[in-house]
Amino acid sequence: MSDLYDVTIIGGGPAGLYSAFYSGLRNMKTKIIEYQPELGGKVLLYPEKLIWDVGGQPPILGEKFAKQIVEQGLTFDPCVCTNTKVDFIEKNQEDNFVISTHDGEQHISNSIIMANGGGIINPTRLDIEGSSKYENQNLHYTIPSLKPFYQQKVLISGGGDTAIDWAHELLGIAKEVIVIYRKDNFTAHEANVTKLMNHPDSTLLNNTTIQKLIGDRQSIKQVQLLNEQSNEMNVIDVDHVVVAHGYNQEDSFNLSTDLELERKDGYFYKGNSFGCTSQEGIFAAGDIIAYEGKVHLLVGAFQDAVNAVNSAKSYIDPNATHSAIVSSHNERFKEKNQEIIKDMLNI
Ligand SMILES: Cc1cc2nc3c(=O)[nH]c(=O)nc-3n(C[C@H](O)[C@H](O)[C@H](O)COP(=O)(O)OP(=O)(O)OC[C@H]3O[C@@H](n4cnc5c(N)ncnc54)[C@H](O)[C@@H]3O)c2cc1C
Repeated sequence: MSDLYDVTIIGGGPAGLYSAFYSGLRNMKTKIIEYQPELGGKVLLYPEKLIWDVGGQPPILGEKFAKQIVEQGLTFDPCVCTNTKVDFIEKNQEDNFVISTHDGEQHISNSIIMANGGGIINPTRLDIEGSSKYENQNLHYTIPSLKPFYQQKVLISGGGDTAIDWAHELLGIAKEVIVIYRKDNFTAHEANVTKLMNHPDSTLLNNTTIQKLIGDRQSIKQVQLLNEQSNEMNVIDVDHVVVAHGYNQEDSFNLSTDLELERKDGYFYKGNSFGCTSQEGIFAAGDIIAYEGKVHLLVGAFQDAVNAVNSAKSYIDPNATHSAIVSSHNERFKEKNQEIIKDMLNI
């Protein structure tokens, strides 16, 4: 029989990790279940991106930020199950949640926080014959390191923020960056598109798609492009191809028929800013939840996490306070506090 947890958090991304930190602050026995082998969530998809928009945090690389949120999330030693996919949720006779995972295990919990973000998320692959053999060579769906791109000619396919952000990241490192997009207009932030258009080392081509990858066994050497308006074909030399065609979201898990989670706009779960969903005992934080004014960004995930944990705490202990707790004097902080104070006093 599995141990009973106060709260089980599905997903070890920013929302799940901050929920784990906060539920530790609130003395809740906590478990995190994460499908991927590593904690960090979507931030692991952009290790080389500089993140500028987290309050009070100087610009920081995704990779470092992921490390920091993991460290913070583990402050209160939650039980962590990685490589574990939640498949099914039901209730048992004791009115506890039973969470079944793909490996046949069952996890019992008083409450659940869904922090499963975009669900099981994978980059949309190029639908071109033979493209898979170039993965891990010079066809990329994320940019794990900038080094291979130094002084190289890079073709980026995609017109959204990710494609344009990557183009900016690579300019100054790569020799040349060409961005193609199948539609009339790039959908990324206007100012970033304009900046890219005016850069001498970049070219932006709209109405353009990849038709064929031409190369040997090791790598792509050339790409055949099609201008879908003029029907003109064009073959260009490339050193690397980066594809930013968005992500496939695979629905995370199913529920037994007596549990009901209402959806909003198809994918997201309908909730409120207190992290409550339509199902009592199941709370939600981060990208997975939708309510009026919801911000699908890191800062939004952190605020949601605090509210979801407070709501879960009140659910399992109706006498507990629902307000946010600000404490710098938790036992777990003692050692770090002393280290910082010693450093400050130079002793
Ligand atoms: C390319 C890119 C760049 C971005 N840049 C910025 C930026 O600069 N600033 C900013 O504020 N935001 C940025 N964002 C958005 C930010 O990353 C998200 O808002 C944030 O990651 C949401 O956190 P989350 O924990 O809700 O979800 P996620 O980060 O998606 O984490 C959810 C986790 O749940 C796991 N999971 C899902 N289903 C299951 C299951 N059934 N069982 C077990 N585990 C499961 C997933 O594997 C995943 O690890 C960016 C996003 C992308 C894609």
